[in-house]
Amino acid sequence: MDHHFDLVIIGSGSGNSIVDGRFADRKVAIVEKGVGPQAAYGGTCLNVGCIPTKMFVHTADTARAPQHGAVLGVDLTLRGADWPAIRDRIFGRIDPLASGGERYRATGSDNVTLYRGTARFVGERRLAVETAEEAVTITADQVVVAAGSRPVIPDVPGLDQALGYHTSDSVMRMDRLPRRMTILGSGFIAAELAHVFSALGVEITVIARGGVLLRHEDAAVARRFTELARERWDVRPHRKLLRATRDADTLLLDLEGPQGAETLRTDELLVATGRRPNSDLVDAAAGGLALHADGRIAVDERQATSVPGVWALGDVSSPWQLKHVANHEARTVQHNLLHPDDPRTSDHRYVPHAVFSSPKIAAVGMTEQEAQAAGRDYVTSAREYSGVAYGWAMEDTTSFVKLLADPGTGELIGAHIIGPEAPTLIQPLIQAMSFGLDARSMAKGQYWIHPAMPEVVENALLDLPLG
Ligand SMILES: Cc1cc2nc3c(=O)[nH]c(=O)nc-3n(C[C@H](O)[C@H](O)[C@H](O)COP(=O)(O)OP(=O)(O)OC[C@H]3O[C@@H](n4cnc5c(N)ncnc54)[C@H](O)[C@@H]3O)c2cc1C
Ligand SMILES: NC(=O)c1ccc[n+]([C@@H]2O[C@H](COP(=O)([O-])OP(=O)(O)OC[C@H]3O[C@@H](n4cnc5c(N)ncnc54)[C@H](O)[C@@H]3O)[C@@H](O)[C@H]2O)c1
Repeated sequence: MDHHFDLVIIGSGSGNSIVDGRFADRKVAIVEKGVGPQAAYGGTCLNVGCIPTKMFVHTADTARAPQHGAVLGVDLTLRGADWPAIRDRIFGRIDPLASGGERYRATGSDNVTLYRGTARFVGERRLAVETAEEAVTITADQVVVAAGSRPVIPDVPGLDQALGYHTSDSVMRMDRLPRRMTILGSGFIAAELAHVFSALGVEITVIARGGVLLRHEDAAVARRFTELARERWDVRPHRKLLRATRDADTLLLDLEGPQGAETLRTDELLVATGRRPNSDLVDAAAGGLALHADGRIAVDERQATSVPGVWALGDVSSPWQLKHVANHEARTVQHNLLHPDDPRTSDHRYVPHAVFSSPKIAAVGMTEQEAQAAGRDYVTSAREYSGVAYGWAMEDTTSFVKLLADPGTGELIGAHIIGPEAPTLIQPLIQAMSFGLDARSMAKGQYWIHPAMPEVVENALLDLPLG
């Protein structure tokens, strides 16, 4: 028998937040298959993404205190990192949130039905849902596809489940820390988890396809990050993984690089080579949904798909695989479900991001290479943390702020920060860009607390060669 609902939501990550008291008069279904080794409720960010990684990053930053202390003349010693205690503290906080969220959805409101299983489109606004207990067909007036993304596993001989590699889904729950870990990929996850595991005592090797890590950052930032990474990790640029094999507890990775073939021996392999949208898992094509070439569900600025009554948000449709973007798009969808006569659009003008590694990175707007490629007129400035008093206090020698602005209007078009507190320092620049505050007014129209770190932002603003 078919079950009909006013609204079906596929995915309990950002999709979960849509249904609140304002939907009390609608019959709602949420379908969730579960993420990570425990098939948890609540999506990527909570269970296997932003939240646990940042809890580990803070722990790693703390474990690195002796290195910084030595620079300042403070003699600290790291006597050890108790991995099971760290892991269990972090997931001891997260897992109850996931199960509590699930319990609330399963029993908390009469109008909401939770299906714990996989949903696949079998027609327009028609879904086959398979749970452990039953297979049902559900139809709905409105469907929200908030199905997220999953790790991509490159097609490398030997790299299959039997080899026993990790992804970000599993690596944070390892039983014990290995002596050596190799990370395939040099993007966000590689940068963050290399910091986490190396700070806790693991020898890290990073296999990068290109010449720098984090190659999508502004070139000056990527270069600085790579120089610093090479001091901590065995970074192998311009490498291709040809084959993976196992010899008892050791993994053998055959690489090809500028010096020819080499074999790397390691204890654990973390594959961090990007994430693909889950549009195939929901069989979006069978639902009539138009897709981009990379598998993302195509949406307009209201988050509407090509099928009337079907909406999509977050990693399954967005070019930005970021939680603040998924949350923003979920709010757009929520509004448009509640107010069909007064639709709202998502604002993707200034999407910022941060990489929580060591050093930290934050950016918004165009990189210099993007401005050049777009033929955009720009002026630029860069200021080292070491040029302001708080940078002296930290004995910082490697961090900087780089800005790009329009020479005519003084409008900021890009901001890039590498160094301590970068994700916090960048927020006033995001605010200025979002609200159209030009660089001169921003620099001169307010007090900047002395001697605080944002003075480096003030100085970079003042340095922009504007008329
Ligand atoms: C290790 C890591 C660290 C990250 N750190 C950050 C960070 O610091 N900051 C940041 O902004 N972003 C970060 N991200 C990205 C962020 O987690 C995602 O952009 C965000 O969680 C996407 O939300 P979503 O709602 O689109 O998808 P998800 O949260 O993934 O939710 C989708 C849900 O749909 C379910 N699902 C999928 N297909 C089906 C189906 N057919 N039937 C039923 N259910 C289905 C999935 O099980 C999942 O629970 C990180 C990601 C990772 C992997
Ligand atoms: N702080 C944050 O906001 C944060 C943190 C982690 C993840 N994320 C999100 O999750 C997404 C996924 O993270 P990620 O690090 O897996 O992806 P990524 O896109 O940041 O990096 C992927 C890396 O894998 C490399 N790569 C791709 N295919 C490869 C192959 N076949 N062999 C070798 N290398 C290959 C790429 O060159 C790149 O270095 C990110 O794009 C980001 O949007 C965000």
